Amino acid sequence: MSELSQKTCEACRLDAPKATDVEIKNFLASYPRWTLRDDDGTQKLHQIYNFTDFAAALAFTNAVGAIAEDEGHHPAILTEWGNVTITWWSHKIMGLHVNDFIMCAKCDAAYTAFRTV
Ligand SMILES: C[C@H](O)[C@H](O)[C@H]1CNC2=NC(N)=NC(=O)C2=N1
Repeated sequence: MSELSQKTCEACRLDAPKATDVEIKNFLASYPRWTLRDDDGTQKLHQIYNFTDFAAALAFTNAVGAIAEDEGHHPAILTEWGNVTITWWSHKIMGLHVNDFIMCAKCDAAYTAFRTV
């Protein structure tokens, strides 16, 4: 799972294989700040990032948005004063794909630029 943040997403296809339970387990072991959620049968990856204020949360939101646009793979984002909640899943396959692992890793990499402590 090393260098995930350096990888590029593949085009989302309807027949793309979902991530296996072993792949998900291995990802979570390497990226423990992410949690696995089951949303009405759709597996999703979820993390809350903390910030000093709303302006920093918004800047991180925009950074993630730019990465998502670059990669053509997009999260659900909740931006609040001091927090950004990001949820990843692949809409087309209603589940998790390696693209989602890559994007989680890219979010963690982007966050290091904002970490204040
Ligand atoms: C046409 C467009 O590229 C596709 O709809 C992309 C857009 N971003 C996406 N983002 C996510 N998370 N899942 C998708 O299936 C997806 N599909």
